[in-house]
Amino acid sequence: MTARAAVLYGSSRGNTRKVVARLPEQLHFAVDVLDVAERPEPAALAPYSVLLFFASTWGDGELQKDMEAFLAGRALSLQGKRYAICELGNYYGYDDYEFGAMRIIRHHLEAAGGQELIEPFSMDSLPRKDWDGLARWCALLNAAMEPR
Ligand SMILES: Cc1cc2nc3c(=O)[nH]c(=O)nc-3n(C[C@H](O)[C@H](O)[C@H](O)COP(=O)(O)O)c2cc1C
Repeated sequence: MTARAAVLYGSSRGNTRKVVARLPEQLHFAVDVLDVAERPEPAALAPYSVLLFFASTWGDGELQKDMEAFLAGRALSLQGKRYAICELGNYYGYDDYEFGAMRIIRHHLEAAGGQELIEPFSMDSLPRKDWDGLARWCALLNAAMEPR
């Protein structure tokens, strides 16, 4: 049986939303999609054993504001759940190939007792989106979700 999965995303100008919209054509398993700007209750996560987080980096290495409010504003318990993180940002103008959002999300998810399913993906999204990189990461997700 395949684990039930949810996508939680935070997007300020719609880029992350566009990435999430492409997931059904990339993933071999079904996902329910939740925009954290709609402030889902922690109980909404109960049916899912796998959570996929997508959010952008703002400020200077800061987490997108709706995702920040979602993760910081409530006590999440992710015991027995696995997660994977895709952060959006831009390589150009920044020294690092990690943008910042991922580390903040990971900090919260680790503290909540979740287990990472696969390595995170830092998706270059400005000025162009790294769709090839997204496809490679989704292939890793598909493999990790294969029933054993
Ligand atoms: C004002 C501003 C600040 C940004 N700060 C960062 C940053 O610190 N690090 C980074 O990697 N990307 C940064 N970005 C790039 C955004 O993460 C990128 O444009 C992303 O696709 C936005 O996604 P969203 O529309 O879903 O929020 C910034 C973009 C803007 C417009």
